[in-house]
Amino acid sequence: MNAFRAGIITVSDTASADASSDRSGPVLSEHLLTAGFSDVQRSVSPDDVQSIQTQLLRMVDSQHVHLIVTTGGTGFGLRDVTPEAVEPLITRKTPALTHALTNHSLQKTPLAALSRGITGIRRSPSGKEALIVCLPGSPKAVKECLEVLLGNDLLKHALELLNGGSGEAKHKEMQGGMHRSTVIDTATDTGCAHHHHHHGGGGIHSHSAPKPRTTPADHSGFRTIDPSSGPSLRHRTSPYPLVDLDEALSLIAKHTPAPTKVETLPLNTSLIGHVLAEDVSATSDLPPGPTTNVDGYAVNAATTPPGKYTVVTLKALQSRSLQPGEIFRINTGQGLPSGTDSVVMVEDTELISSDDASGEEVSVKLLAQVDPGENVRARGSDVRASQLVLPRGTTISALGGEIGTLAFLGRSCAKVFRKPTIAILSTGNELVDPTPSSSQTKTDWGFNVFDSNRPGLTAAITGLGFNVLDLGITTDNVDTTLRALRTGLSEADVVLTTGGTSMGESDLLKPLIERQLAGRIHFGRVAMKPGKPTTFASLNEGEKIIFALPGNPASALVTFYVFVLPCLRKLSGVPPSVEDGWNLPKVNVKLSSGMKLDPRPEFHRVVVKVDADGELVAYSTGSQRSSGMHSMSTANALIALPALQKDGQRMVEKGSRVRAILLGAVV
Ligand SMILES: Nc1nc2c(c(=O)[nH]1)N[C@H]1C(S)=C(S)[C@@H](COP(=O)(O)OP(=O)(O)OC[C@H]3O[C@@H](n4cnc5c(N)ncnc54)[C@H](O)[C@@H]3O)O[C@H]1N2
Ligand code: MOO
Ligand SMILES: [Mg+2]
Repeated sequence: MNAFRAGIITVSDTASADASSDRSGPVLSEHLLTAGFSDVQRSVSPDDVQSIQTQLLRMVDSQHVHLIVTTGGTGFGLRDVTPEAVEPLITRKTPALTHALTNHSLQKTPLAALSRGITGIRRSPSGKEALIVCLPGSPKAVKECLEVLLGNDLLKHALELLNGGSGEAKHKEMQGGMHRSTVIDTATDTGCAHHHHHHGGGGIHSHSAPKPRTTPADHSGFRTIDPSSGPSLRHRTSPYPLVDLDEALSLIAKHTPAPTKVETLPLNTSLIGHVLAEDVSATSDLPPGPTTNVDGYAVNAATTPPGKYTVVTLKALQSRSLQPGEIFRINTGQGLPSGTDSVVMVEDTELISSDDASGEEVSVKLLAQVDPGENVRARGSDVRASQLVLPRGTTISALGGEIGTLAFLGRSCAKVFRKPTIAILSTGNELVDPTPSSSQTKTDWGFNVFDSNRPGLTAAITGLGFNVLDLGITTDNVDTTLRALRTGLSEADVVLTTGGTSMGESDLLKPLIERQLAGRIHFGRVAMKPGKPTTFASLNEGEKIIFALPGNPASALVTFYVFVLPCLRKLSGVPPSVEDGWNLPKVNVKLSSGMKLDPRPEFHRVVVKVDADGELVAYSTGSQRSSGMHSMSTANALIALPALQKDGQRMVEKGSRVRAILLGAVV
């Protein structure tokens, strides 16, 4: 068993207040170490769903332990929530294992029927599998259950199978012996009897599917209703508070992590869109010596008044300095030869004579007097050695300035933050893919709708330089949606879904994120139009991020720019601006037509153009219904209109000057 690592979570309000009162944790730890686990770590959690889940996910998804044993919180007491915390995190059920333990307990005491322990397998987003066993809280019960698990190498065999072993050896060993019922062998195992402890429960019992919960305030701690419960049990008012835009944006900023992964990329267009993860400084002075700024004649200003001079060649100056009476022909950017300190422009000279054979100048008349240093770039006057030129946090744009500067400094590569990958999933029974490669037609929804969100979002994200993982379309079905979400979570940094966020029967996203993926929903509704049901959640303290965007096409694309893009900017390493953090910049524009106010603060889609006076003018894209994607066609900005107030102004007049959020370039 020394290839495996285990984690123990003692679930108890008492032990979490005073760790020395935890008696089961040490028993478990001692037994698992004796059984040969290479590492056994322990933690204590209060009887609280969120806390149990956080600790379990840390051990399984981040630290990749192979076995989790919890002890406590499995009884009928009101505070006993371990099964409710663990069940949503289980990706494959193990009813027989639960059964084996239950069966054994029941032989000790019929009271074991009152315990609610479960077991299961969790596959982490990165594909690692862990076995989870929830045991009762008393040390005696724990010991007895461990004998069942360890006594027949059951645990060892299970962990080997979960970690890629074939299990052949074990099956051979057990051939013919199966009837002996190794697991439920009462002769050798004392089993999990019912034991009283402060949770009032013990033993293991095969009831692994908790009943649908019908109120948002039930002790599960979830706000959402189990999606398998019937329509009549669904919420009739959303359990999510309507947060305002600024609060939503600050929650995104708060729960989006700064990047940690850095990569080195060669000096080419692959750098575009990346953010520098290093300070780039000059390694030497540029120019490396005094250099002429103009085409003309290098001279020693003090000894060269206007008059006739002999033009010397470069060859002559290789072995000696320029002498009085001599000048040297030089071109812009060339280094000054020794003995010279300034340059007379060619326009201020006349040719006197030249060599007939070679065409070279022999003698030239200077018409102007120059000062020392005139027309010369001093050494290091463009950049000095060790001068910081491109600070960490600089975005390498497609405008050329940054890549050009890297090359100017002689850099062949640069250290940048790894860009996030964004998985995109469209959800909806009604959706069909409009591309010719897909010939699906569906009839079970009344009529079909072309999936416009995925192509629109893919274009926006790709255009911004991020990587897209296309998860396709899924129907409004728990299993297929979950499978797609898990794929996205294991392969991408951010998962974007559209549809299924509101109050409909098939609106699954919020409950799946909360209940099946143990995500934390930071907000589930925003006071805005379009985009009211926009949902932002994170998993594992921000290791993964999910945005469940509304299905209406204009809502999906508007909320992408308003909410997702600031998150992607922070994830990519963009430093926050003083005015707007990671949010998009705002500019002042003049309205070309009046705009009606809505009871919700509205983002009116506009095209911002420059008028003849150089002023920015905003033109509405027309109908602003959320169901029409075309209100985003040609739009490069959003006007944030305030909500209509009772007895307040009904519209913003034509010619008003308002703020616009810029989505793209003004052309
Ligand atoms: N009772 C209530 N109903 C609705 C509310 C509400 O507060 N109470 N909010 C409305 C608002 S606002 C919006 S926005 C939508 C959000 O809907 P969902 O996110 O649940 O999305 P669906 O119900 O799945 O679809 C809505 C609409 O969008 C079309 N759609 C979905 N996906 C796509 C796609 N990929 N491409 C094109 N069109 C798509 C779908 O066919 C529906 O017509 O809820 C309101 N309801
Ligand atoms: O908020 Mo919804 O996006 O208006 O249609
Ligand atoms: Mg809906």
